[in-house]
Amino acid sequence: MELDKMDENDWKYHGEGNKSLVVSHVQVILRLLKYPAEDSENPPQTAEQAFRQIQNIVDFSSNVMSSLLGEKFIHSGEVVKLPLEFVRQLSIKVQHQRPAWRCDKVMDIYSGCALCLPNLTSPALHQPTHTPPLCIEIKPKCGFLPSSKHVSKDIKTKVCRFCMHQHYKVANGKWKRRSLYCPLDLFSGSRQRMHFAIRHLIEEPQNNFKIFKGGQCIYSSKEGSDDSLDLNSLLHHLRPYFMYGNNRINSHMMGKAPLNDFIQFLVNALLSGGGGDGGLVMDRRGEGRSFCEASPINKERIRHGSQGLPSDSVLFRILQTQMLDTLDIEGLHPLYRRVEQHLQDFPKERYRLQIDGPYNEAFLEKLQKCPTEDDGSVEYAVAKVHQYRVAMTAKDCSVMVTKERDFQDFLSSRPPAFSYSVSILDLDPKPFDSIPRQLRLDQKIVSCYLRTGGALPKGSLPALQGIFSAAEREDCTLLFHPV
Ligand SMILES: O=P(O)(O)O[C@@H]1[C@@H](OP(=O)(O)O)[C@H](OP(=O)(O)O)[C@H](O)[C@H](OP(=O)(O)O)[C@H]1OP(=O)(O)O
Ligand SMILES: Nc1ncnc2c1ncn2[C@@H]1O[C@H](COP(=O)(O)OP(=O)(O)OP(=O)(O)O)[C@@H](O)[C@H]1O
Repeated sequence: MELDKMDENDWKYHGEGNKSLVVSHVQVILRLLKYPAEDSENPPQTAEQAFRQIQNIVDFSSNVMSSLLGEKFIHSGEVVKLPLEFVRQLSIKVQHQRPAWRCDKVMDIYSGCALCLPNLTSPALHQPTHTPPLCIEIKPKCGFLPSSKHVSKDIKTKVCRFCMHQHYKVANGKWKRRSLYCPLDLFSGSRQRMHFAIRHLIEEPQNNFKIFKGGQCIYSSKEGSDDSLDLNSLLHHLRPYFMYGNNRINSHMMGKAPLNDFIQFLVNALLSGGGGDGGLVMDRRGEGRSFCEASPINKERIRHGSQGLPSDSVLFRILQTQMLDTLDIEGLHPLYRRVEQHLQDFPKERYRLQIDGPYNEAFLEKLQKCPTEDDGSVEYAVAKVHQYRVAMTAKDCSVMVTKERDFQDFLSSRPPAFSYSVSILDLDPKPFDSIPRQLRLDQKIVSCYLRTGGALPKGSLPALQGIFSAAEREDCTLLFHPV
């Protein structure tokens, strides 16, 4: 990338989240910071601070998250300084493609800083394929129920945060329909439960599920819209990738066979070590308390008990990192207050305690060497806060599974074993100051759920409810390929 020859016409709008806007150019993406729209005249930070913020993201990803999640899944990227005129023109160019509900924030056009990363949705140059790669992005969210003694509401140990949060989001109009996806099913390691979880993501993707083909987003929720999702169009896109051999073509399920093969492909990728080779060591911790009472899956109908997640799988690594939140926000908040008080008394300690970085090996060591018991020290409190922030990042990251379709797919009656890669995105550090907001949100979510008794307004069921028949809902194991 020649920075002095940047032309906005070479770049296209790719997507955005709450904090950043992404533009793509074949093999690379630029991830630019966003600011609240009211700050658009006066940027909230200087160019040096913006550079530092993005360098912190790179350091956090490469020195901290990479060690916890596994290097093979991570692309940390590098900070680049772009010509300001290019950034201004780019901002004008992409504006009309941005979803209205994200326009409460504007793209940073003042610092010229951005994070440059490989475009995970684009074909690798050295691997020319017959069809463009298919990429599936899943934001799995928190995959366990808290067991901390600090949890004050029993419901938090029975219904997972995502399922409770759905009620709050529908009640507040963030989404019109509820998703039946439950992260505890996805993280269960049970193929049957994972299969159901992915079906529910397809039915109501929200911001948890997207499909890209050749770099273009072909399936996602249109936020705030009533448009129903087009299953036929999805099947049309999937067919070239998921029609193995002839033996399935006459089956009664033929119409939806690509969809079931697609789901099974995803289950395999999520259970594998990242390149097709399933790990053998299983994690059995947490079994028994890994069911969410709000999940639509009937416990009694689960045919095969979970063997747990293979220890080298992407989901295992994410779950282990999420579980660094051992105290729950209710147990963590008093420790946050201890640190906050200490910083008020000794402001210069902020740097030694690495509250805002640097995110280096010493930071990682602080959180890994945290004593098991609270000795009343500020060091203990800081280590727990660091652990919690790392867990927050793991609860908010996304997994990208990329499938390259090769010729072998057509000839074989089974899915090929080595034709995909798995990456983890969005590994930004969560600010120290976000902890009080976490506590307030937790309280709002729980009280909303208790107030409504877990009931939702009429008409708030998923957009594609009904893409799977009653029989399919009861039994997805019929469709499994042998593994
Ligand atoms: O708090 P949550 O669980 O709602 O997560 C927020 C996400 O909402 P979600 O529920 O996934 O729709 C939220 O996603 P959306 O903006 O809703 O797409 C952000 O990822 C937010 O992170 P940050 O503040 O931008 O660093 C996330 O905030 P953090 O809690 O990670 O700070
Ligand atoms: N390396 C990448 N390759 C391809 N697409 C990417 C890449 N990084 C991000 N994206 C796309 O851009 C979108 C927005 O990026 P990202 O999730 O990092 O934004 P964010 O603002 O940090 O999100 P959040 O709302 O979780 O804070 C992603 O959902 C994904 O579709």
